[in-house]
Amino acid sequence: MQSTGLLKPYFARTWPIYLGAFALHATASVVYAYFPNLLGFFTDQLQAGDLLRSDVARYSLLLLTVGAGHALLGGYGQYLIMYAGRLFDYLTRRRLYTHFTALSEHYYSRNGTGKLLSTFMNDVTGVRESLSMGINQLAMASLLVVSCLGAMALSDIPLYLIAASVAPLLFIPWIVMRFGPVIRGRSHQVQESLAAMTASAEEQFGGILVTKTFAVEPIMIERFGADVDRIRDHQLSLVRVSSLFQALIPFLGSMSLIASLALGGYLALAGTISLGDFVALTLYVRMLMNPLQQLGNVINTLQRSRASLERLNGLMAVRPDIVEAEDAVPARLDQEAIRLRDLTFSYPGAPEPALANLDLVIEPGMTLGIVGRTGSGKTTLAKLLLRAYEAPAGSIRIGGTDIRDIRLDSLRGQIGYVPQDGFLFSATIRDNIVFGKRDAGQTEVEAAAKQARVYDNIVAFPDGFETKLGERGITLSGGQRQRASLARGLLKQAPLLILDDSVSAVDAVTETEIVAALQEERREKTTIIIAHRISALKHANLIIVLDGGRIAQRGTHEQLIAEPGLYAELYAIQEEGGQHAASR
Ligand SMILES: Nc1ncnc2c1ncn2[C@@H]1O[C@H](COP(=O)(O)OP(=O)(O)OP(=O)(O)O)[C@@H](O)[C@H]1O
Repeated sequence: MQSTGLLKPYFARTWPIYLGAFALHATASVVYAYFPNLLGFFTDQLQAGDLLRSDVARYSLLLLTVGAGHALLGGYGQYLIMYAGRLFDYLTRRRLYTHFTALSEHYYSRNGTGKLLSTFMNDVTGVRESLSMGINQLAMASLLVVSCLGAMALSDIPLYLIAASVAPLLFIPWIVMRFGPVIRGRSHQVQESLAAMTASAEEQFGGILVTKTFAVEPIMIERFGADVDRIRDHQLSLVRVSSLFQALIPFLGSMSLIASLALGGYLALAGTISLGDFVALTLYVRMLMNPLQQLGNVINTLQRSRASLERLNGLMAVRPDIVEAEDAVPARLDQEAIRLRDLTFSYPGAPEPALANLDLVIEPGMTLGIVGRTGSGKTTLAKLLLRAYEAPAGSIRIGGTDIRDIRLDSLRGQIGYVPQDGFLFSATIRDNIVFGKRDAGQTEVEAAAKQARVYDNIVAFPDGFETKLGERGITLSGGQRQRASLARGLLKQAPLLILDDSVSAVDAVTETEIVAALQEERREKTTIIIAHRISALKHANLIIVLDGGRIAQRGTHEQLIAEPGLYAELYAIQEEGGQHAASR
């Protein structure tokens, strides 16, 4: 897997910022590396006894200049890189979100949203830390190391003394190479277990009501505890190896200091090097230790975020299942018939087809009723018409055009789909209703709410249409939620409206009112009503009965009740239930 997918466009945009920051860091390091030399000169002059008061002031001023120069230049360089890092957050989350919206329903039902959420939050932050703090430290540390080595080489300190003092530090690259892959593997495990916990937490919070009503909290707590334990185990194994790694680096630094003290001290005593050179040498070795330790940290951070980057790139590499054809054309659902020809469809990996050999023509302007046992394929048909799943080529045509050759925005823009479980966002009721038609005025919104028979409920709230709904609209009852979602579908005034069991949670009287309003409102427009209750669709021009994914019966209500079959059976049961209820 290539790890440059997200980084390439990012660096293409931010390289001037990084270049500027490196230049600042380089200058800051060169300035800073002069510091031990200054102290060396100072020591030599002091030892020679020709240090004047004015020299002390001059050295102090020079040191102040070095310190302030380093702080200002390095500080600004740091700011620039941090700024560029934040840009990564912003750009990547935007790109990821756009990419997520292109992924199909199938992808979400297979992967769950917790894992995506974890990538969205943790992995982006992980990579950003490398790109800001990581690169910052890498730049400062490596430039300081180079500057120090350069300044040492240019000083009067003999090269063999420099070599002996710096030699232990040369083991650092070896240690990094040895520990790097282990750290990376373990941090990958940590990330994976964090993602699994997020997914599990999301599901458990989502289902908290079910958990409570079944009083199975202890089982759920135990399950969640197992997820958390797994994170702890993986984190501990990561901490063990990275602690050892981080301890080894300063240890090598100390070895360098010992070498410079021992050999440098001996040479100073022997008069081979001056006291100033000795002071400068020990200061240089000490000065090298911090950036070298930082380098170790940075490499750790980079290793960790490489795993995150790979996950992000992996996600960006997922191709949407449903893609628009290059020469896709718009559709006219108000004028063109929808033709299903021998439509057979199986969900990926499913052993049995959900729909088999469907032949049907949905003329523009007609009302089609679909009835059938649960699991008979009703929703599947709606999803194929929305192209949430891909029907086999040639099996669904709109006008003369295969649905695969129609522009997605044109197709979905002309369909109003109202699912049984109408999802409402944490926004105002008004915002939820105008979701598919942002420019709708208050009169239109109110009309849609009246048609969906939810108007009275809405105006009864103190804030009316401006009532803010809690997470997933929990302040509304199931029936109110369903009708608010129906109002959203009706407001769109789409050429094709699909009601997928959308009035199942309302009482019989309200259902009758809604059906009457629908007949009036959608007189010229195509409407597909999927329902379990025959009363919701008996007015349709054509009704099909699905059984095991096949059309078992078709006709008008009158035709279907006259022939033996599932429809007449359902009708008899529902009528009997209705009469029974009425007689009580
Ligand atoms: N995403 C999916 N992946 C795999 N199989 C699925 C998926 N969605 C539905 N199915 C299966 O396809 C079949 C038809 O399901 P569908 O939801 O279309 O039935 P339905 O008639 O709408 O049922 P209901 O009346 O209960 O809503 C069922 O056997 C179901 O298990």
